[in-house]
Amino acid sequence: MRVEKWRHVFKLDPDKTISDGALRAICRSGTDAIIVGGSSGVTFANTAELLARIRRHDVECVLELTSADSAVPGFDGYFIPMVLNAATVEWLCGRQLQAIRDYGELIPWERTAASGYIILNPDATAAKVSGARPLTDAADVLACVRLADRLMRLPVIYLEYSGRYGDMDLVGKATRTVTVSRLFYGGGIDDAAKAALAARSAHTVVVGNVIYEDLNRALSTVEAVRSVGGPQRSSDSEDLKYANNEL
Ligand SMILES: CC(C)=CCC/C(C)=C/CC/C(C)=C/CC/C(C)=C/CC/C(C)=C/CC/C(C)=C/CC/C(C)=C/COP(=O)(O)OP(=O)(O)O
Ligand SMILES: O=P(O)(O)OC[C@@H](O)CO
Ligand SMILES: [Mg+2]
Repeated sequence: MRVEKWRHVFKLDPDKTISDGALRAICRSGTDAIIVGGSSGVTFANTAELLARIRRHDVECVLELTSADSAVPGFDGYFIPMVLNAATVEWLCGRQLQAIRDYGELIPWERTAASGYIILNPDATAAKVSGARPLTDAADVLACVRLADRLMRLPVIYLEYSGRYGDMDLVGKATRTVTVSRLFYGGGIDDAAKAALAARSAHTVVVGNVIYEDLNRALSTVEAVRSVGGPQRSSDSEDLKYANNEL
């Protein structure tokens, strides 16, 4: 997995239908990678079928696991989500622990990474499933980001607004806060302008639902992300403002 190089990623849902033509266009769009995952209706069978179809094209492909039952071998990498603002330990590490016990030796650790989810849209399926605690102010979110980056040193922190376009000011602050983690943003990107703005705020931009709603607009997000430089770098002043409780 070369997540440190990813700027644009498409997320494909095994529980949704996509034609061969649309899949080809997505895979050959110039995106950096495909993440396969969804929060409901994901099975071993529909995941394996989607992987086989994606493998007709030359694109990096990673599985985001939401249950051990759909752990299909053959992906380039695996993400194990941990919901940092989950209501209970079950979705932070409980289910993952059980799966690690069950899978033991089978897990290809060199290709497996934790992604620390911070779920910020209470209406998203993932928020409902994990009972995500609402984080209403920026200081709360940034504290969560610091925990994941400085203490847990997670490779990926995922600000998840699935289904809704998020607060780019907050996403930018989160990105400038991290020191070791890569900051992923996903949610509500359905045109080039939103994609470009998100790419200015986050290291990696994830585009999902619009693939199934308007393929051309989905494809337009690739070039939009390419056309903007990376997000602003870390600044001491951001840390100082945080320390002074001004964010
Ligand atoms: C060789 C071989 C078998 C390889 C695989 C081995 C392997 C890597 C095994 C791993 C086993 C393991 C440790 C599994 C753990 C799986 C697990 C239980 C993870 C917990 C997942 C979790 C915390 C889920 C909570 C919800 C969540 C954060 C989901 C993330 C995905 C998401 C938000 C998708 C978007 O869904 P969508 O359907 O688009 O949502 P909307 O309806 O809002 O659009
Ligand atoms: O489906 P959308 O709203 O684009 O969100 C993408 C991704 O963050 C979902 O997990
Ligand atoms: Mg979705």
